[in-house]
Amino acid sequence: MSSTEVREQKRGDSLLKIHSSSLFAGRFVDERRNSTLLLRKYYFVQSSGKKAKTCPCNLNKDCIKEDMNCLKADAQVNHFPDSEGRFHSARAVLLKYHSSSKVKSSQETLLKLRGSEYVAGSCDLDLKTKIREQSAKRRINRIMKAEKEKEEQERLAAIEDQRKEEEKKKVRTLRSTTFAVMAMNVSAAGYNFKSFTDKKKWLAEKRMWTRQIARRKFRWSGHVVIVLCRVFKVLMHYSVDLTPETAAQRSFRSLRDKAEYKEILFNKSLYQKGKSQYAYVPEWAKTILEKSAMERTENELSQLHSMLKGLAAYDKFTYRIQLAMCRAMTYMKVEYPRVVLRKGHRGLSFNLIFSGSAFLNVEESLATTGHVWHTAITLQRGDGFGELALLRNTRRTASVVIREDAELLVVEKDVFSKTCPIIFDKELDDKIKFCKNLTLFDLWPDDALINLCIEAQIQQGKCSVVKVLDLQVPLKLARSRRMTKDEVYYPKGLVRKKNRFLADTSKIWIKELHKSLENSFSFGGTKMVDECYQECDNERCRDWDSESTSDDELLESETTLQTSNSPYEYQTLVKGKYDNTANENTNVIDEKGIRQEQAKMETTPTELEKRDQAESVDFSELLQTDSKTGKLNKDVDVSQLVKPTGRKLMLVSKGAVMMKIKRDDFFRYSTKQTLKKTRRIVQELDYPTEEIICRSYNNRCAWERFKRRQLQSTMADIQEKCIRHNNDLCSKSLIEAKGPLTPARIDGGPSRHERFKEYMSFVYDSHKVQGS
Ligand SMILES: Nc1ncnc2c1ncn2[C@@H]1O[C@@H]2COP(=O)(O)O[C@H]2[C@H]1O
Repeated sequence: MSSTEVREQKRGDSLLKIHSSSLFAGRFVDERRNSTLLLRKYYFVQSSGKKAKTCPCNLNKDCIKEDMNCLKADAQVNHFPDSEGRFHSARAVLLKYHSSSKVKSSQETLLKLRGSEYVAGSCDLDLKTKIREQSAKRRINRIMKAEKEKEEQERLAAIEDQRKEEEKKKVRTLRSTTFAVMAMNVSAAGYNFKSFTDKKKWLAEKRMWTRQIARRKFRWSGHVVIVLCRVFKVLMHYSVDLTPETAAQRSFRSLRDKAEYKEILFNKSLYQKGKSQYAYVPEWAKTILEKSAMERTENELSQLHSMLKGLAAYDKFTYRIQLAMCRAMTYMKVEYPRVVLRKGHRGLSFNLIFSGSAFLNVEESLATTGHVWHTAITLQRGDGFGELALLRNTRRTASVVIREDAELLVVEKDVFSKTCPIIFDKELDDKIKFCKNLTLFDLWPDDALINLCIEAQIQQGKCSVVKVLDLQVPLKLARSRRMTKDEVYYPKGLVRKKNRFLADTSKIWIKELHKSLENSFSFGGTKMVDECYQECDNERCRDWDSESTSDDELLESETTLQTSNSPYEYQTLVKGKYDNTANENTNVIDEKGIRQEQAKMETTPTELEKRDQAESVDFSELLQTDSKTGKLNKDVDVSQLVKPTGRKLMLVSKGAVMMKIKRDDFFRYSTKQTLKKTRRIVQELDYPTEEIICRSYNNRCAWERFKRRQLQSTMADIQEKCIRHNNDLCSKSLIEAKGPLTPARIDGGPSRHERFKEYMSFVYDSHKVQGS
């Protein structure tokens, strides 16, 4: 030890001596306990104390002992088992403290110093070592902890593996047990696996049995399918046989083998601009329609919706209902001549025709012939049917037979009755509202009126295209339509120019009519469609052909024939089209005298059709028009209710929405009072007689013919003059062309040649302007 060190040590000892008495260890301990700040110092003191034991520096043992005694006197000293060491370390601190200029005698400052002064000096090195040791320990601890965790994980994994292994073992045992049981059974059944080959053989045999069983099952199911198909076929034929065939169906069947068939079925509306782009249900739609309702996505629903838009029966629903229908509807393809619905069956679904067509056959009870089936309308693409039974919860009211292979979209009863009644309720409300405006229904109680309106059908005649009873009529007078005797019509929208409809009932009548008209107007034979009158027509054709007078008339007759024979496109209705081949009994339906209308028959059917398309309105709109104009809401042919007159002529407007009420229904729901009133109304009715109708029709036709002839003869002169004039002009221009050039025209108006052309077109096309 160097002399300076010895000196230092001595000085330290003396300082210890001085201050040891002032180290009130008890108080120090208390403060240490109370203050967390001093905790670090406590550890320091403890560790340095320990270190001090190994410290080579020797303290004065007497002094230390003295200190120790002092401390021991204090009861708290027991808290410091290592207090001796603590005092050892204090020496260095005291030395530092006294060497500094600051003189702080308080115990607190001293302790602070003890904490902070171990930065340098020999004891600092100890501390660093200590800290290093500590961090090493911590590192070791951490490593040990991680190892422990790893061990734990490994242990858990081992346990898991063991569990799995046990489970596998169990399964293996189970399998082997099963196999053992099977083997036992096999041996019990007389088999004995003496060797492995035996077992293999047995297994092969077993496989063969299984294959045979599968084959037998397959054959059996095929057989069942074939039998079912046959049963369905028989059922189909049975149902077709049970459903009475109407005249329309018969005539259609006879046409099927002929060349006209394709022409009849050609639906030009499919190719019209603005119509749905799909003539048939596309494959993607079929895929969607095969899915269950909940599997269809929003996107798919909107795809279906855009495909169905434009179909009349679909368009009348609100968007929300349309989407509900898209979600629920299914696809069904039905072939000719299947019966889709039969009258009297329970209603299970509502159907919408996407492609193809169907006959709607209704049963009529006529006074003369009893129960007769006739085709009321031909349902076409866009028509819906089968709603009545669902809405009223009754049996089917009509039969629907497929006319040409059709694609139907079927909405089940549940969905339909949940979503759609609102629309039909609205229609019913409209009907009731309309009826209440008529004097005929003034006395009708509400419930009877509701029942009557439920039965009544709304039909829309968009254009009065009529095939007139083989009359040789001017083209503009159009074609005829037939209606059944027992129906009463209430036109709701006699809005446009009226036309007359002549329809036939009996041969006698035809002759009468012929007689009454022949004086002033000649008849030409036209082709009859209804086979019931085929014979009669042939006779008439022979007669009338001989009576045809001029080439003009023949030409006209041909034109009429072309028009009147254009297949099945006479009437566009709210639902379907009138089938003009079906009904045998026809009536006169009239709104007012024909005189008014005679002046208004100028427009050609084509123009009318165009106008109809442009002006077509729906039922509620018409009702509004009705109340404003007062032109509508006329009872038509009410006289047929009380006493069927069997009228043969009818007058129907160029466009009308009509409510068709069956005579039977009218009587079923009417009371004594209402019947009395109906009779009174009928007596007061000023309905033109058939004679008047025929005569005015006759006059009208004669007038038309006269006008046309007059016009033609006048125009023939003018035409001649014009041609001569034109020839002159041509020869002149030739001369001029040879002569000197004339200056160009400066007025900019039409040239002479243009004017001439214009004039000629006026002359030649003048026949298009009627009544001029
Ligand atoms: N006179 C008719 N005019 C138009 N459609 C009819 C007529 N009679 C019945 N229908 C329809 O044919 C369907 C037959 O079954 P529903 O009675 O369920 O519903 C019927 C109507 O949709």
